[in-house]
Amino acid sequence: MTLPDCWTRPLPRTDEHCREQARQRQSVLTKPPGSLGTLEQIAITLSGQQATATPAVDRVHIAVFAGDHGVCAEGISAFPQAVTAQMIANFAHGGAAISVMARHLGASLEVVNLGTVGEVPDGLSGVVDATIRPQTGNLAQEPAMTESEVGAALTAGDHAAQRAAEAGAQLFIAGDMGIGNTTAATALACCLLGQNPDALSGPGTGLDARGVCHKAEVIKRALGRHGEDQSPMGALASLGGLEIAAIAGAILGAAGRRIPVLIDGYIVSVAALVAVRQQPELGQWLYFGHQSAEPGHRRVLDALASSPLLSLGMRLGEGSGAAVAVPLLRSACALHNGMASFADAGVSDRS
Ligand SMILES: O=C(O)c1ccc[n+]([C@@H]2O[C@H](COP(=O)([O-])O)[C@@H](O)[C@H]2O)c1
Ligand SMILES: Cc1cc2nc[nH]c2cc1C
Repeated sequence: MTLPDCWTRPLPRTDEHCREQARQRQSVLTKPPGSLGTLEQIAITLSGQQATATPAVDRVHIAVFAGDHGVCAEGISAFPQAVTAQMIANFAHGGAAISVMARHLGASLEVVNLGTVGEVPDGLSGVVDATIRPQTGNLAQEPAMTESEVGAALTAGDHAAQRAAEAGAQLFIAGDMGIGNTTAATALACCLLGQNPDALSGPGTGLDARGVCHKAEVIKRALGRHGEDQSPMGALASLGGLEIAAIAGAILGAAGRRIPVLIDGYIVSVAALVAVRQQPELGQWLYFGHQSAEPGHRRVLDALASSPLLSLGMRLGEGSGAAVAVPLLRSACALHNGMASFADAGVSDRS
């Protein structure tokens, strides 16, 4: 099995000197210390991550990872599997929410197709074909993937991070598209956090209460089959998804190339949880864009000791909840780089 370096190689450290300089600059800007709240922390953290006195997130790279899920055979989604492939075409044609947000932000957007049941037309602009298999195994009955398939998906994610680095990205966003992937994400989260599926299962694209109960029962079967193995690789192979594994590889690959990552909603956060379990230092490179309406997200965010920037009741995926938070990071940079100091502006500091 071939695993990308990002899975095992220690991550770089952030630059403590630049971080300290940024902290000192924040303390002399014309405002009561701390009055810009989280925006101050963002500017300080970005300075350390980017090893610069002038942090910026002008160049944003968004990679949406798509894959289908065999567990759809259990009737766990409100939508048909065909939507995954159809949405890939919609991303490419510019009509999806993330397509609009990418244009709005001036961000580059690519779609990485790890494998869909529906056919994706050849030659769609911005779509990378990284097909591993048409869909995962039905995780209620069999492992979702082999470890070598997980390795291939991690590598596809790492390659997306490499393209982001080559494009000079200052911020990386991973998005997900995969009908049925809230079931896989919940199975993974329950496995890694030792939680009961009744506590974490939610409506996904729109199940009713009965549908959510059925989904929790399907996840219980999967966890019973899987057993006690809480290793990131074991959990990903048994309970994960092609796109979830690729996202874990992409996040690790971005951090490994010193690119901070803005995490999206429930599915991307679960991929981040897997990646953090593999490389605990990864947490230093992550921001969390929003808290999804999917009920399990809060528990996953708590396990990652993270505070989301926004809570808008969104539950779309695609990277959309990260994209809407980009203007906050840009505001943090503009304030940090552009404000006058007390000395420069002739404003009296506190006595
Ligand atoms: O990101 C989220 O928080 C989120 C929450 C619920 C659903 N989704 C999206 O909806 C799809 C999965 O929903 P489901 O019900 O088919 O498991 C998948 O394409 C996700 O991107 C995404
Ligand atoms: C239409 C549609 C768009 C999506 N985008 C991400 N997940 C999705 C699920 C559906 C059903």
